[in-house]
Amino acid sequence: MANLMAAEWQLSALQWCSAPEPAANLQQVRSFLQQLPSFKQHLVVLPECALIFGGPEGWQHRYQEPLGQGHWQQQLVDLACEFQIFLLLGSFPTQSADPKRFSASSLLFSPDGRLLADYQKLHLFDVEVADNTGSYRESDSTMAGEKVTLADCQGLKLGLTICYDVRFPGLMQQLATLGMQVLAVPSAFTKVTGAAHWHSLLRARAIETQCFVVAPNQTGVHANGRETFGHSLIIDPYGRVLADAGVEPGWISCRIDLNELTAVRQAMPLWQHNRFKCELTP
Ligand SMILES: O=C(O)CNC(=O)[C@H](CS)NC(=O)CCC(=O)C(=O)O
Repeated sequence: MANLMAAEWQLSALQWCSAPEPAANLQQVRSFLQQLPSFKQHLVVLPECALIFGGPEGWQHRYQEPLGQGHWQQQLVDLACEFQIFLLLGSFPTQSADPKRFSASSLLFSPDGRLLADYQKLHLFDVEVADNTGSYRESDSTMAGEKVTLADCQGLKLGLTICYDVRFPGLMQQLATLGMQVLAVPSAFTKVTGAAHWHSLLRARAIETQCFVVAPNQTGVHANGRETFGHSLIIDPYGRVLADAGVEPGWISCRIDLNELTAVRQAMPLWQHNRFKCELTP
């Protein structure tokens, strides 16, 4: 019975149109947190760039902080403690080895106020898109990470990825090899590429890895004119969409049972059948 209880989690994803200034976005997060159902084991995931988005060129630099230190990260620690949740800040600019570029770090905070895990975005979005931005050059401002990161969120094995990473299934296969149960894909997916690929990519990752997926996305038209797709998703390990946030600001939240992973994997043992098991790089 104790085990069964530990297998139950509440998963929530918040979605809104982030502004350039962190203070306004923090207010939004706080008001959503007040509305969420409460549950003992609750993981709340914020989108990529949740606190700082859509400012002019170079805008994120002015807010960058050392990893695990600084005013804005402390605000998230305080929220995790106040609401007694595990809180994943989709991405935040942290100092990198290159003074001209920051790392896009995904940060997991615990209800007792610790930084449990950090992950630096591996794949940078240097892509041409047929929208009003046209040319995205994330590597101008951001330094790519080097490490695959599986977080231990009080026993829940959480794969950390960010946005464009979702297009690289080799990463998810590595996370699956490490024992992933839930895949987090905090995003700022564009409206154009989202309409074409978002649901398909996320459902495929859930189906292939037989994991739950939680993917909060930005939504709407941001201060710099960039348009994001919304449709934050929670997906089960059989690929069923449990919740889709549509395009309005808001949140989705589902009670999940990690025992479902075993049932899905026993019925269809992809892991045993796979002839292409990935080798983990040290
Ligand atoms: O640069 C910033 O301000 C914040 N970062 C982002 O918005 C990132 C990089 S531009 N967005 C994506 O990765 C979108 C990926 C996507 O839309 C796709 O894969 O189709």
